[in-house]
Amino acid sequence: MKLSVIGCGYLGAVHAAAMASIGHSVVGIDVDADKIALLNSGRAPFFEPGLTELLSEALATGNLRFSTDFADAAAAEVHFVAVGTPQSKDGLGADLRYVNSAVDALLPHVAPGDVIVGKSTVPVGTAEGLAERITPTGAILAWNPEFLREGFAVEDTLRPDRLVYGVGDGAERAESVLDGVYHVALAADTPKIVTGYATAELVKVSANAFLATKISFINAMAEISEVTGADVTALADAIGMDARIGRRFLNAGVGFGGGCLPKDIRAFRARAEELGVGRSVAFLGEVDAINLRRRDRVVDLTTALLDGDVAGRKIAVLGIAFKPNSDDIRDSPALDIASRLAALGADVVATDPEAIENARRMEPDLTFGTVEEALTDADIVLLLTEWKDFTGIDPVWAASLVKTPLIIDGRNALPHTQWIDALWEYHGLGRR
Ligand SMILES: NC(=O)c1ccc[n+]([C@@H]2O[C@H](COP(=O)([O-])OP(=O)(O)OC[C@H]3O[C@@H](n4cnc5c(N)ncnc54)[C@H](O)[C@@H]3O)[C@@H](O)[C@H]2O)c1
Ligand SMILES: O=c1ccn([C@@H]2O[C@H](COP(=O)(O)OP(=O)(O)O[C@H]3O[C@H](CO)[C@@H](O)[C@H](O)[C@H]3O)[C@@H](O)[C@H]2O)c(=O)[nH]1
Repeated sequence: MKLSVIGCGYLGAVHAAAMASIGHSVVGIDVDADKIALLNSGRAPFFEPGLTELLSEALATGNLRFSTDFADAAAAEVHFVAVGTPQSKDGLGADLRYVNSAVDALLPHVAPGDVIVGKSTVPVGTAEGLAERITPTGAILAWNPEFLREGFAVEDTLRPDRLVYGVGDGAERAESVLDGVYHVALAADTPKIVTGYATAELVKVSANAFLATKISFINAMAEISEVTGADVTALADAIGMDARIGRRFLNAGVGFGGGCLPKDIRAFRARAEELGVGRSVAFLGEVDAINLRRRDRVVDLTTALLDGDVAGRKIAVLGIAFKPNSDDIRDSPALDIASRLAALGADVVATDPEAIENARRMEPDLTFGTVEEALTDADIVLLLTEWKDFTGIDPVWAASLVKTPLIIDGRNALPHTQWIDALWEYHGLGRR
């Protein structure tokens, strides 16, 4: 099938390459000419395991190309909209200007019977409004939310847990076209839910709200553990053994960040307020607050461990990305903590296997270096993103570099007994 993918960021670039790899003819379109040039040369504009290989293979088959010209979408019969929906500058709600401008630019190039597929995460009700604009062209709108995780984006796109199709007018055609797009996943018995626009939009934001709530729940237990001497990791293991609860997403630490969970729970709250049902998801305000308190906790603990003043003290920050296997620094707890400590006068040296370039653009005043540069003469070490490169550090070697063997494990991810045996003063979060 012939597809266009509008917006070639984290979601769109992976989607375009993955769809081309299963035999579709795909053009990826973005307004960012630099990004398009990189993608056309087979280089990913961000770090995502497996993406470079997938891109080069797909480009070599001739099934994939990238363009800044919306007219190139005219040859396609299915058009995915995968542009960003960031938090508005002036409130909690989603900024839909990119979705609206992408649809405006696309519409002159669609033909009757084409299917426009929304993939971006949007407030409930967005699709209904877009459908009114699309219907006069004879094209059909479907909403097909995406659940991929950064770091596993290729795998998640090729082998999703489930497919959700939100359909309205032209439902039969939309479903059969999407079945054709996802023929490989469907042949592998991937479950499919066909529903209306509102449900499809809500499935996406409620899934992220649930995940965020699970993380904040365990971080609330970490707060309680900290004052009672309990160990939140043992607690998570124990409650996670109940199959109804499950152990995944119960890792306490500096909390969630990234380009999705934080902005999606805020946008959900804002939309619910608009709909007059703000109370139904008011708890997400607490989920957000618990999450942000974890960052305060690390700043406060660091200050306390450095005798009440971080000014002039060297702090090694291990990890800048919002999670391992990604160079994404959007709303990263690690970068936020590093910047706040630097603003308090600390001599912060931060390191990350992939995110330094992005972080330097956002925080030009922060100092970045190698692991060795960060650790050398440090008064305290903060592990804030649990990359294997960091969790595998030899504590004896690290102790030989620092000024004081004092560490906060902000992800409860280190083999702490090894660090304690190597004579480190170890502090987990909510962990003894
Ligand atoms: N990143 C993820 O893991 C992920 C997963 C699932 C869903 N989502 C959702 O997917 C959407 C995109 O997220 P992302 O992380 O890829 O964002 P991103 O910021 O990485 O990418 C957005 C892209 O859209 C492009 N763009 C903006 N306006 C455009 C226009 N008018 N025409 C064409 N291109 C335009 C930008 O240049 C950019 O390359 C968001 O709604 C997000 O919530 C993201
Ligand atoms: O037990 C846990 C699990 C995760 N996190 C943090 O939570 C954040 C989000 O992690 P994750 O969900 O793995 O990353 P994303 O790539 O942002 O993926 C989420 O957001 C995407 C965009 O909407 C969705 O598609 C995915 O299904 C959803 O998991 C990161 O900062 C993690 O460090 C924790 O603190 N504790």
